[in-house]
Amino acid sequence: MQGLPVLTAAAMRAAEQAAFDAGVPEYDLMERAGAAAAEVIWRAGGRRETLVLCGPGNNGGDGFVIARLLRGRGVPVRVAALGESRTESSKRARGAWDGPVESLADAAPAAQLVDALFGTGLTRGLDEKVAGKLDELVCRASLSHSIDLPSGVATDDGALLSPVPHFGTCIALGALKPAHLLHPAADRFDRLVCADIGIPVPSAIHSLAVPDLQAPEPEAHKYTRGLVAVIGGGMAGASLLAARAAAHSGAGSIRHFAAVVAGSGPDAIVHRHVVAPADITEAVSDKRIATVLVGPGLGRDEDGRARMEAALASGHRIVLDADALTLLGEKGRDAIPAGAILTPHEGEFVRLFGDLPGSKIDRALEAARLTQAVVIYKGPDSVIAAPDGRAAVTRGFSSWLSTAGTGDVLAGLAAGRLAVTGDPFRAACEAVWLHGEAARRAGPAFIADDLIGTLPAAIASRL
Ligand SMILES: NC(=O)C1=CN([C@@H]2O[C@H](COP(=O)(O)OP(=O)(O)OC[C@H]3O[C@@H](n4cnc5c(N)ncnc54)[C@H](O)[C@@H]3O)[C@@H](O)[C@H]2O)[C@H](O)CC1
Ligand SMILES: [K+]
Repeated sequence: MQGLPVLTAAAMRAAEQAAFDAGVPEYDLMERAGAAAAEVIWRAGGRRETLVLCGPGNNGGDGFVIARLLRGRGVPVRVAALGESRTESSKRARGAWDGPVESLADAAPAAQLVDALFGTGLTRGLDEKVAGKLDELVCRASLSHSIDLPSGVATDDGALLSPVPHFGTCIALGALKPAHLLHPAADRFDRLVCADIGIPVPSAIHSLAVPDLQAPEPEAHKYTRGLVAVIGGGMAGASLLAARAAAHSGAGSIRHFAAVVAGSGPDAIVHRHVVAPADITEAVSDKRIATVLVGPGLGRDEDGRARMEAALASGHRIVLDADALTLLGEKGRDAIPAGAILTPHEGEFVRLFGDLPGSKIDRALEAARLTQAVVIYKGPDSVIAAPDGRAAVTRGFSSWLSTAGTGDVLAGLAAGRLAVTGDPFRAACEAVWLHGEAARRAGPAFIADDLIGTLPAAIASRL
């Protein structure tokens, strides 16, 4: 199952051009976009007194169409424009609006505010006065909607080119853009809606889909469902947390090899007190192991390095997290086996890959290409990138995930789903979604251990 297509500004223009080349009149797309957005606004705001702000480009053209259609439904609508309309379509849409057009600078607040100032054509930050006026009008409105993108965000990487108000709704037109999912832009609205404008929008990048999970087959047993070996080090709490997450991921059996075993953890996890790295080699030599996880609680000393190398040498599918990524940053990426899953946060990513150009999506895809591994590039937004150019992007589930140990839980989930599916990209996507859904179900102020408790319900919701 795939999420919604994510297109850059250029890719969106190419998709629109392909529609024009196929005979769709340019102005048709603007009417379709305006109608789709007007429907969303109407359902949210009914007949609230509405002010539509129209910019000089086609985003503004959408705004004129929206204003005309809302007025046609009996909504008291005012329009304020930022200068003249510069494109053929927006001039035509302005002409079809036969009401007054106020100047933006003098526009009085309204209960419902529609921002159709700028969309994918924004090339620089808004003029300070314009940004200030937009902020004032959004703050004074009880409902606010941004058309295609909040005015002021950079379409392709989610940067803020000028201060951007916080909107209630963002209505993406035709397809999602990176700025809908990448922070800080993705944090400038609560609800995200994607309005279909009836044109093909091909893309290798999608929003993270809600996964379809399967219960085990009747004849399944603990090895067919996947045996996960979690290799810890001196800080066993982290690897135990990862092991517990793997145990609740749908995998069939978990072994936890650590030099220090903190507490005992659930009896379902087989703990082996393994101190010497050479013993790790023997422990992971079991051919029934489906995936190995190394990193949480590993330690960055010689002992940790030796344990990681034993894991890498095992030949099993592998998830590399936390300290393992730091050690690989020192040791060199070429030790990363193809088909691995890497789970770097920002700092680990830069240590492993340096300062790559482009958006977070571009960087994750380049890292996947360089390593031939699947990369979960974590953060308030997460990008899951595959070596073949596919990527799944999520704007994030809960800011409460910024607490110790949640990375260990995600790593355990990735190892577990890899053991179940055998498919690194699918496993990474399922793990990120389950991690976020478990957090959503845990409510505010949870600790990482609480996520273990809400995982079964998160899985049940997708069976
Ligand atoms: N292409 C189509 O048929 C459809 C497009 N859709 C909508 O159109 C916008 C993209 O429109 P575009 O004209 O390319 O750009 P914008 O309307 O976003 O505005 C760019 C416009 O403004 C000037 N400009 C850029 N930055 C600034 C600034 N900081 N201050 C002032 N002026 C600025 C720039 O020179 C252009 O003139 C897309 O988002 C959709 O909303 C329809 O949805 C579908 C049909
Ligand atoms: K806008």
